[in-house]
Amino acid sequence: MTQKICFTKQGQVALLTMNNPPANTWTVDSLNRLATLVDELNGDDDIRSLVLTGEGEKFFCAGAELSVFADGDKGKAHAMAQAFGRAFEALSEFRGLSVAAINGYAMGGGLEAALACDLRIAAARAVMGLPEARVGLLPCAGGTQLLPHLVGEAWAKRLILCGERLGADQAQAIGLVEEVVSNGEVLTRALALAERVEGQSPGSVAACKRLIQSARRRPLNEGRVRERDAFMALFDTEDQREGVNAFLKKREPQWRNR
Ligand SMILES: C/C=C/C(=O)SCCNC(=O)CCNC(=O)[C@H](O)C(C)(C)COP(=O)(O)OP(=O)(O)OC[C@H]1O[C@@H](n2cnc3c(N)ncnc32)[C@H](O)[C@@H]1OP(=O)(O)O
Repeated sequence: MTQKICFTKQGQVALLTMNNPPANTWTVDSLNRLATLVDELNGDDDIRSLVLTGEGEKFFCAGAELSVFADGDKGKAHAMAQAFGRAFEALSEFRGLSVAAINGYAMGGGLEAALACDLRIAAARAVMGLPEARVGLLPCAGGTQLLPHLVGEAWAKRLILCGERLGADQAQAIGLVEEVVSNGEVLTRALALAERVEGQSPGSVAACKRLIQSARRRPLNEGRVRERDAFMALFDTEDQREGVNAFLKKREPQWRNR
């Protein structure tokens, strides 16, 4: 059976490709596979970052497979909501850098997958939206919680309450994506960005990511204490000495992730 999420290694980058034609929609199976893959990547020291993209040219991902909800079965809806939660929380908490290469439509749970990544690069043809209310649903995979942090409450409400769709340039203008590139370049650009993390200490990257993400939910004074504690914890690692001494000796650091 073809996997709905394909996985390949490109050096130290894991390339995850949503592949469920025609619209790369999410199912419980594909969400569970994503969660499992991310867990495995966390344990693989060769992997420093991941890139998430969609197969084909038209769709990054059009969200949940809507046929699952057609009969109003609450059991199936619950299974899907739980699978979204597990998969996208795992993706948010991936210890390295994650980059969404938005190659086409990113709608509903497709855009929420991109929101669970650290960075978002869009192809010029990409279109983004959270149209769940249009089909009597709501974004249950982080959309109402994460989007306002990125673009502010008013833009989040335009997307979610009004069902507004954004093209790539407008998405960049409001901070939903950091960069727009020509259609054929999006994966190359995302992979190049993902590779940049390889020059950084793995432990520093993981700790900084946790600190940045926890700043959303913690008071500033508490966050500052945690930041200093995390700084001191680096002095229990070999990579801290490696990084500083490599700089002083004018050579490239050899990270050991310990
Ligand atoms: C917690 C998360 C919840 C959710 O994610 S709920 C789902 C939210 N997503 C949506 O509501 C998006 C639904 N899709 C669309 O609105 C449209 O698609 C687009 C605007 C993205 C593209 O429109 P166009 O260019 O006209 O393409 P097309 O003919 O609608 O789509 C091609 C094929 O893909 C199927 N498809 C698209 N999205 C979904 C989906 N989310 N679930 C199931 N099938 C989908 C269509 O039906 C069609 O199929 P066929 O070629 O057999 O007619």
